[in-house]
Amino acid sequence: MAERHFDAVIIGSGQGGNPFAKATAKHGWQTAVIERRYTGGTCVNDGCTPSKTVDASARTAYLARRGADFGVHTGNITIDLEKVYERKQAVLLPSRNNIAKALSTSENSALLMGQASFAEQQPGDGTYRIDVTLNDGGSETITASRVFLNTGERPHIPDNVEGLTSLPFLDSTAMLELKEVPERLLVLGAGYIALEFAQMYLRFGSKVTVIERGERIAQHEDDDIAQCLRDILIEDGLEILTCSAVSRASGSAGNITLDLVTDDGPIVLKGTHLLVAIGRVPNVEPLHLDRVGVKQNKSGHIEVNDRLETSAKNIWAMGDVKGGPAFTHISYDDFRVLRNNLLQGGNVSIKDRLLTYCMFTDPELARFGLNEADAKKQGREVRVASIPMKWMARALEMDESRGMMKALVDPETKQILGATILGVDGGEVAAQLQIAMMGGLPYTALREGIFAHPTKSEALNTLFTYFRDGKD
Ligand SMILES: Cc1cc2nc3c(=O)[nH]c(=O)nc-3n(C[C@H](O)[C@H](O)[C@H](O)COP(=O)(O)OP(=O)(O)OC[C@H]3O[C@@H](n4cnc5c(N)ncnc54)[C@H](O)[C@@H]3O)c2cc1C
Ligand SMILES: NC(=O)c1ccc[n+]([C@@H]2O[C@H](COP(=O)([O-])OP(=O)(O)OC[C@H]3O[C@@H](n4cnc5c(N)ncnc54)[C@H](O)[C@@H]3O)[C@@H](O)[C@H]2O)c1
Repeated sequence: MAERHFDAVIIGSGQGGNPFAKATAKHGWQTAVIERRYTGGTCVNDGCTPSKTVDASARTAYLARRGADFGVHTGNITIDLEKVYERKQAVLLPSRNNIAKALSTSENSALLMGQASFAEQQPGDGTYRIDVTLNDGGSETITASRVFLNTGERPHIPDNVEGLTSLPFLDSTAMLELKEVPERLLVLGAGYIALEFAQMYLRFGSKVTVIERGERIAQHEDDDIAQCLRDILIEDGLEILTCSAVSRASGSAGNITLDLVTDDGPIVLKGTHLLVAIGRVPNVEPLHLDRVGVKQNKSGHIEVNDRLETSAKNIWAMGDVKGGPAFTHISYDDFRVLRNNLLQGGNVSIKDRLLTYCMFTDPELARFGLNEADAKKQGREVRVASIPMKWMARALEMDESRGMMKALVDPETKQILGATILGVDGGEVAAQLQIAMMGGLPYTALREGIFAHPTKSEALNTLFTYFRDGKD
């Protein structure tokens, strides 16, 4: 059979690739998406959607347990993880299926379910040959004028922890498939994945210990924010061990032992389950990037320039596989950059784009732009406004007043430079500040603005009344 030729081939049905495929097909390019597992990639199937759906169950359990504090009495709280799982599947499956339907039935669009590799023999005329090992058997070789790599990342499993790989440990994907609440969960790492899952399972009733080799949890955040989050999690019952490295893992399913080296000497920890959440590595190996001259950096991520071009002509990379901040909205923004440059005659880049994210602990930890640690590193003079969440009327009324708000402004221009909100609906409050920053509003406009009482936004009046330097 003659090799099918496409104007654009997107490898990986990720957060940038799917909308980009839709755009290229609409533009009239014959487009193929190759996906080896599930359409929608990590976010839809193993990441944001399922984890935040399961988290909604965990928060419901938390609020139900706190009912009596509000004068609402419920019975004994029990967790049906099978039902939690069903609910999660019911939320994610429509997304997965709708993406598959759109990719396979739209004009100029094809979906190939299988694993892609660059073929050993390349045409050498500026186009590329790609072998696809199809999931339902057989293979197909196609050619492409342009290739977009959107293959994402997978959990990093360390090879320097003796005994780990012979244990039945869990990663973030396996955590989302659990049908029974672990009695005693050990969590390796204290970043986004570790902390989100640790709190979720604490709320489902597990006893949970987080083991972090660094000096503190949430390492990307300012010290005061990380400390405040630590206090909240400890208050909830989480055990946190920092400066702790696992030297050996042993045992069997339901009976896991970790030998730790800590600043206070060796510790032995026992658990029924172990979650390994210590970062993620790029999905690149099956692609055979060497066959087409696509360069990788030291961590294995694909090297791109500010326009997402790789070292090979007519091959671009988008999303987590290119390294840097690994978030759905970043991959989606990569789509915007490629659409703008390749389909709309634009010339935009990923340089200096505003970084924003939200860690979905409860309370949420949301941040955009500069924090104090960044400002210090840059030697930049800033003013810092900060208040505890206890000063937000709405948070008090809801009895969800743990956390703090913090914003950095330029002393001369009064422009907002960044903010971190650790508090109830922190992601939404941070987004309001971010919009003010995007619109170039000085902080005084928020301090003097009239917001409905008692909304969470109203606390922005208060926030910009309390600068650390004591000045107005
Ligand atoms: C538990 C968890 C929670 C998360 N929560 C959030 C959150 O709340 N907010 C947020 O912004 N981000 C979150 N993230 C991160 C977010 O999921 C990723 O940043 C995002 O999905 C990256 O998308 P991507 O476009 O790079 O590719 P991905 O979504 O990772 O998709 C890549 C796809 O490529 C496929 N693939 C790989 N190699 C091949 C090949 N050779 N051939 C064919 N197909 C291939 C894979 O099967 C996969 O489907 C979370 C991640 C995890 C793990
Ligand atoms: N809400 C969100 O936006 C969200 C949620 C989940 C995941 N994500 C994305 O997924 C990425 C991966 O998340 P993650 O939590 O796996 O990684 P991470 O990089 O956020 O955190 C990893 C942590 O593990 C620690 N660590 C590394 N090796 C260790 C070891 N051997 N022993 C103990 N601790 C060790 C690191 O010091 C770090 O604190 C994130 O960077 C983020 O981009 C985002």
